Amino acid sequence: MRNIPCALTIAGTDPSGGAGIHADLKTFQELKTYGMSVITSVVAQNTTGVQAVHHIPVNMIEQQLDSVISDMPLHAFKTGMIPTIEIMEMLAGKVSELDVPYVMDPVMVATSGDPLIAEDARTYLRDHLLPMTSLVTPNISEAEEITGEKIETLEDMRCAAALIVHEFGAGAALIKGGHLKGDAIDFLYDGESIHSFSSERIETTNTHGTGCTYSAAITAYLSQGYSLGDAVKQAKDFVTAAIRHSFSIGKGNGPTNHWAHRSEGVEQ
Ligand SMILES: Nc1ncnc2c1ncn2[C@@H]1O[C@H](COP(=O)(O)OP(=O)(O)O)[C@@H](O)[C@H]1O
Ligand SMILES: Cc1ncc(COP(=O)(O)O)c(N)n1
Repeated sequence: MRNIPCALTIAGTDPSGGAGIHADLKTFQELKTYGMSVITSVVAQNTTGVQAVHHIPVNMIEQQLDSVISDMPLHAFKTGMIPTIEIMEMLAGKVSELDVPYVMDPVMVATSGDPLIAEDARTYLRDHLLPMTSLVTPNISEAEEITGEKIETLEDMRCAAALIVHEFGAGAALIKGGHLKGDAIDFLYDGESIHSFSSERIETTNTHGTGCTYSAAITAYLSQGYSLGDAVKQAKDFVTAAIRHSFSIGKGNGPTNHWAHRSEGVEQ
């Protein structure tokens, strides 16, 4: 393991602390990874939904990114909410210069159903940023949006993962099964084979920020030098513990518990 693994998140905010930049930095910290952040959008949101968004001007996002990469070591990074095509265009230019693992959480809609990125930006994300990723981590509806195919079964998930790599050019694809019925099964396709990561379904509505937390944990483990398969395996344990011991706070979908892994013995 490196002395100080350094990871960056490029994402939007959540003042209620459960998703976005906040979930990412909490996760990096829990996994003993030095966390850095570039904010794309200030989002007024909480467990019940999104109340307002204010996107940061593209040149200010670029300057934040330059401040990080001109000075700090970087071993892996992730993107979450990238709200507009203009911001995606700028990031596409910058990301191509970063020679470290890139994990994309293709955030489109919040758990509450509120849209987080512009409608036309979905296609741009798929066509221009997706091919630069080491890994993309769509949930079922995001995978449907990317592939244009309906996903209803585990076999559909496996097919979507392969399609996202071979047809759309992602380095690898992890399709998350949190929104299907039965066990919570995710499929990773790394360009060669399919791997599954499974946990029992936990009966809870506290799922605000699960996708952010999962992709941040994968990014943290990649920054520590773990292989993709090992990073996903450990991140799955981390997010499962975070959901199992999630907090029933707020009036809507409560947040996950980022320190739950401490008592569940997840490797760090
Ligand atoms: N109720 C649940 N019980 C156990 N694991 C879950 C549950 N809901 C989601 N997960 C897991 O949490 C992770 C995030 O998945 P998902 O909720 O599908 O993503 P997103 O937050 O992007 O919608 C995945 O590993 C998924 O399998
Ligand atoms: C700024 C921001 N980014 C992402 C999400 C999605 O959260 P989830 O992990 O619940 O899908 C969110 N609600 N807010």
